[in-house]
Amino acid sequence: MQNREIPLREKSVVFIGFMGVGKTTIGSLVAKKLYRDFVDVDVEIEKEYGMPVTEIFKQLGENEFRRREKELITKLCNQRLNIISVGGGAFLQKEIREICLEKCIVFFLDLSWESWKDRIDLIIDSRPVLQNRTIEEIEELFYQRQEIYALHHSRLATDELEIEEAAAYIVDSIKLAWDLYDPR
Ligand SMILES: Nc1ncnc2c1ncn2[C@@H]1O[C@H](COP(=O)(O)OP(=O)(O)OP(=O)(O)O)[C@@H](O)[C@H]1O
Ligand SMILES: O=C(O)C1=C[C@@H](O)[C@@H](O)[C@H](O)C1
Ligand SMILES: [Mg+2]
Repeated sequence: MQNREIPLREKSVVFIGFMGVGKTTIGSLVAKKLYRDFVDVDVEIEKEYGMPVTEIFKQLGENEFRRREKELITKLCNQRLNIISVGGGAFLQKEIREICLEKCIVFFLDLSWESWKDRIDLIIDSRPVLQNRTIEEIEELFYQRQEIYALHHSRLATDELEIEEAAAYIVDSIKLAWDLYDPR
């Protein structure tokens, strides 16, 4: 259904932020706490093509990945009640930014560069955009990307937070917004 005005309580929640900030980990926990479905756009695309994102980039090219990413996010944003983790580069596309901000609650997970650097070993192998780049180049990309993540409805600084604490904070903040702006 094309829903111009989705009630706040039914809006999907979209997590944005740089690779590795915790969109998948924290997002899936938020979904559990709210009894909603969790959709990880990278994982969905990987399932469809039957290969990891690194291979999709290699074999089909980044443009094909970005095309499918836009199509899928548009479809998900037109549904209700999903908790969605989008890829770190999704907000580079204007159409994706616009539809997410219009139809969903967009949460920016904000991790500092200093904390992010400590996580690099956990993620480097599975993120094609990070490969063959020096740490200085990754730092430059990290700061460049902050401009696109500045477009959000709500932000959480996660440097000092465990995964569980971050998810609990987000759930409380969503419920507060429901009670304030869509009281029942
Ligand atoms: N608050 C946190 N504290 C400590 N570790 C965390 C926290 N959030 C996430 N992590 C860890 O950081 C790694 C990256 O997290 P995750 O895969 O959720 O990031 P992502 O934002 O989904 O990345 P991508 O955009 O590349 O998919 C995981 O190993 C996860 O366990
Ligand atoms: O930041 C990016 O450009 C990307 C992040 C990942 O989540 C994947 O969506 C893909 O590797 C591209
Ligand atoms: Mg992820």
